[in-house]
Amino acid sequence: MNEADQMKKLVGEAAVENVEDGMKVGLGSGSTVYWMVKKLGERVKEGLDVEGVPTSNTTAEWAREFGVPLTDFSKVQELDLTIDGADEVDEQLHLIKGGGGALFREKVVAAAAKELVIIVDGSKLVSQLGKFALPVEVLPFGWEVTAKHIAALGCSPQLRTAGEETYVTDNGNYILDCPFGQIKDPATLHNDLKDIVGVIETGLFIGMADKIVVGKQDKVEVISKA
Ligand SMILES: O=C[C@H](O)[C@H](O)[C@H](O)COP(=O)(O)O
Repeated sequence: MNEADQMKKLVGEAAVENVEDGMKVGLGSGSTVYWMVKKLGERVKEGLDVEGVPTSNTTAEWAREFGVPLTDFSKVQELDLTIDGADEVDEQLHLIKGGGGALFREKVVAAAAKELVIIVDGSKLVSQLGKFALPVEVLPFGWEVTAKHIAALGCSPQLRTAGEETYVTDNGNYILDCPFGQIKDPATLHNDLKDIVGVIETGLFIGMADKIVVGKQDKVEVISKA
């Protein structure tokens, strides 16, 4: 396992310490979350009573593989905790997410949770968001028009592809990766994007994270919301 994967494993496993018996837990998406779901499965085998709501079809598959019981919003509308990854985290704990295309379900699940814990390696901590192109989920119908309106906000949106094909989210939508450069005012940009017809959701998670579990070399640090 390379150093980056070791870091992901370290923080993924550390975050499971936040899970208590009887909790309903939002299960994020991405390669760091993989380790969290695997560890959670081990705790379930040891007797932990927990149910998860997955944020992607891939995470649901991992949960089934590792034996984490799943539930859904038809049965539970409030979660005790969500644990998820991120692509960037700034000093106010605002996030860019959606590198793996799961941002819409991730935001719904995060919004349903009393606490949002984010697991990242130290390279994802930034002073200002925006080096990572902002993922924006859009409706396929008229995406070209939506992209033109997004471009007017100051970037050149790129339609995400998967090999030769257009990438399609679990919701049947497209992702536009939007390189805005340094985002000085994430809340305003998020609102401006949401005002555009055809935009489903943005990868900006403003004021949602409560705790960041960060991997730095061989140790884990926790940053809590001020
Ligand atoms: O859509 C994907 C999610 O927002 C991920 O949590 C994010 O991209 C981080 O993924 P990873 O842990 O693989 O870097």
